[in-house]
Amino acid sequence: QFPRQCATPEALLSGECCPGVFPQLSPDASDQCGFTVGRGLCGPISVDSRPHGPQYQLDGTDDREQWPIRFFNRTCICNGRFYGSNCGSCRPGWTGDNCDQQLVAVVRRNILDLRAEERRRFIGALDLAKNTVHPDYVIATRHYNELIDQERNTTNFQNISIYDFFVWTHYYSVSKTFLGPGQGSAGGIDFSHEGPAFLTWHRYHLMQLERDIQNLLQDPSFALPYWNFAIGGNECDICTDDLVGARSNFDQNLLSPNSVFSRWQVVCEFVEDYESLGTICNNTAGNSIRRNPAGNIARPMVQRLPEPEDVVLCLEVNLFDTPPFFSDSTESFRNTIEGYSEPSGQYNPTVRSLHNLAHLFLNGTGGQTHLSPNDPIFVLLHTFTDAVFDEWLRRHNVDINQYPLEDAPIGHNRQYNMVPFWPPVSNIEMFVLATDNLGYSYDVQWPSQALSSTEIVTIAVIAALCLVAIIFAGVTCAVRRRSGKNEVLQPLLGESYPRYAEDKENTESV
Ligand SMILES: O=C1C=c2cc(C(=O)O)[nH]c2=CC1=O
Repeated sequence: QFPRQCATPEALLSGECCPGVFPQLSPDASDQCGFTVGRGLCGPISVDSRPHGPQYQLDGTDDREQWPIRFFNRTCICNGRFYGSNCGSCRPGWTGDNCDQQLVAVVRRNILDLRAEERRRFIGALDLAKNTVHPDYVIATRHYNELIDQERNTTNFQNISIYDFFVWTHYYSVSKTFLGPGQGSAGGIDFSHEGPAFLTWHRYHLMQLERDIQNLLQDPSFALPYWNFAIGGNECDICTDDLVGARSNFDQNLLSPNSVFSRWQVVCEFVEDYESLGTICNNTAGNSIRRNPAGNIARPMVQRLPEPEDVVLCLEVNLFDTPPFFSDSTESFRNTIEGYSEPSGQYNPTVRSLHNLAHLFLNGTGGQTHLSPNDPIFVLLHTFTDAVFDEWLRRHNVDINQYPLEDAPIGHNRQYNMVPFWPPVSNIEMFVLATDNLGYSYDVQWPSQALSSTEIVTIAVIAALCLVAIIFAGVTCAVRRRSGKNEVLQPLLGESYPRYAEDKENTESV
C-alpha cells in the first residue's frame, strides 16, 4: 500500500507522498523524489474518470474509487527509467546508477524442472519473505475516515511481513464496500477479478512479490517459478514436501508437518468481522493453511484439474475482452483464462475452468478469494496464468486498443490505477509483452495447437481437391494408356493395311 514515510498524519493531511532518496542517493534530506540528482519530481496524480460499468453504483462511498486520491493526490513522477515510490530504483529490467544498463530478463520456469537445490532455495525464499517485515511498505487497518487518530496524532497503519503484504494486497482489492457503522458492507466491487484487470492486476501483484524477494535476497536473478495446472486428473503434482507441501497424514485438510508451510499462519481470515465492524484486515496471524486437493465432494466438477487442451483452446480466443467486460462476457480471452467460460470462449454460467478451476480444486485456503494468496501455491498458479496471458499477447500481436477504455467494472478501465498499488500504476502499463518490457520471461512448452474449425474445413477442402486431382490424374492416365495402346496398334494397322491392300492387290492381280 503506502511507503512507511507517508504513513503520518502530516503526509495524509497534505495529500502528498513524495519521499526522498536520502541518504543513499542524495545528501539532502529534503530532496523529494531525488529531484536534485535528476531522478524525478513531486507532481499531481492523474486518475481515470471515464465511466465504469453498472456493477458498482455507490460512487462516492468507497476509499478505493479513483485510486489513490482519497489518500494522496501527489506522488513522485520519475524521469526516464528511474522508478519506485521515491524514484530511487530502476524500471523492471534495468539496473545501474543511471538505470541505463539492461538486465537479461529473469526466466520463470516450471517448478517441476527445478533441481533439488533450486527447490530448496525457492521454498526458503518464500519462508524468509513470510518472516521478514516489509522494509518499505505499511498497510492501513482502518478506512480513510478512521485512519488518523487525532487525539494521539498517530495513524492506523501497521507493519506486515513481505509475504503477508502480498496476501493483504489481494484481500484489500477484493473486499466489499463498507457502508458505515451498523450498515454493513456491499458487494458489486472487485478491483482484481471479473474484469479485464484480472490479468494486468495479478501480473503486477506477482512482479511486486518477485522484486521484493530479489531485494530481500539481494539477488536480481531470482525468478518466481510456475505450476502448469493444466494437467487434468485429480492429483496435485506439486503438493509434495519439497515443493508446496504434501497432505498431512493426520488431517486430510492440512499440510504435512514435514513442509515448512504447515507452520505458516494465514492473515485476513475474519472477513465477516472486518465487514461488520468496518475494520480492515491487519497483520494478526490466524489458523494454518487448509488444502484438500480434489476433495470437494459436494462439487464433482471441481475435483479435476483443467486439461492441456483447455489452454490450447483459450489461446485461440481472438478478443481480449468483450462487453460487458465482466464475468458473463462471452468469446473473451480474459473471461476464459479467468475461468468463467468454456475453454473455447463460450460463456457458460455453470462452468468453472482454467484459473478458477485450479483455485477451486485446491478446496481450502487457496479456493477463497479473500484468503487465497495465504497458500503459496497461489503464486505458482498465477505465474502460469500470467504465462498464458503473455503467450496470448504474443500470438495476437498486442495492441493497446484491445483493452477497454471505459465501461469496464470499477477499477478495470484501461487507464485506472490498480488498487492498492503504490506508486500508482495503471492497467495498460501491464498490457505489454513481459520479455521486452517487464524484465521477465517464461520457459514453457505449450501443448501443440489444436486445429480450429476453419482450419479443419480448409484442410478437408484441400484434401478433397487433392483426391479429385489424383482421381482425375488416374483416370487421364488410364485413358491415355488405353488410347496409347491404340496409338501403338495404329502403326501396326497402318503397316498391315497396305500389306492388306498389297495382299488385296496381289489377290486381285491373281
Ligand atoms: O482465490 C480465488 C478463489 C476463487 C474461487 C473462484 C470461483 O470461481 O468460485 N474464483 C476464484 C478466484 C480467486 O482468485
